[in-house]
Amino acid sequence: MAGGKMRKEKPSRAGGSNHQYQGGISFHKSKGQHILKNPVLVDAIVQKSGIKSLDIILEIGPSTGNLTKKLLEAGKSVIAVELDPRMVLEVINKPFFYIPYPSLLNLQCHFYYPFLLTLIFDQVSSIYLLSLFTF
Ligand SMILES: C[S@@+](CC[C@H](N)C(=O)[O-])C[C@H]1O[C@@H](n2cnc3c(N)ncnc32)[C@H](O)[C@@H]1O
Repeated sequence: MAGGKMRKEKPSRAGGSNHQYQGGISFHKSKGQHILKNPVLVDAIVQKSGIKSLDIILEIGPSTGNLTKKLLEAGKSVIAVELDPRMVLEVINKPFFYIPYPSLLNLQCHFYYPFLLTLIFDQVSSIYLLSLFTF
């Protein structure tokens, strides 16, 4: 192109425009996947949420568990519901996490009335919110 600017293509390291590659895992934007990496931000979220030590927390979409760890420190327990099996493995392989159920993916949360903290898009969390409040 004479005299014009060349448009640079961004290299895709994970095989598609819908992927980011961070810390060994490819993230799917279509599933709202991005992680909280700033510990100051994570602390601020937990602090502002007003969680008490006896609260049971429902976390929808823990991803790699950065927030989950802090939620466990602040509350009594965390019920984490995650769509992506790769992320489930990330969380359950962390030493802070104890699983009292055979499968997080099949977990029914109807019997809990937890403090709700949802940090993902409305279209994702609304499925769970509806199932909780129509029970
Ligand atoms: C923005 S990330 C969560 C970030 C995480 N809280 C952190 O501390 O880094 C959103 C997560 O929600 C999950 N997700 C998306 N749709 C979901 C659904 N329908 N049910 C459960 N989890 C879902 C994604 O796989 C992703 O791991």
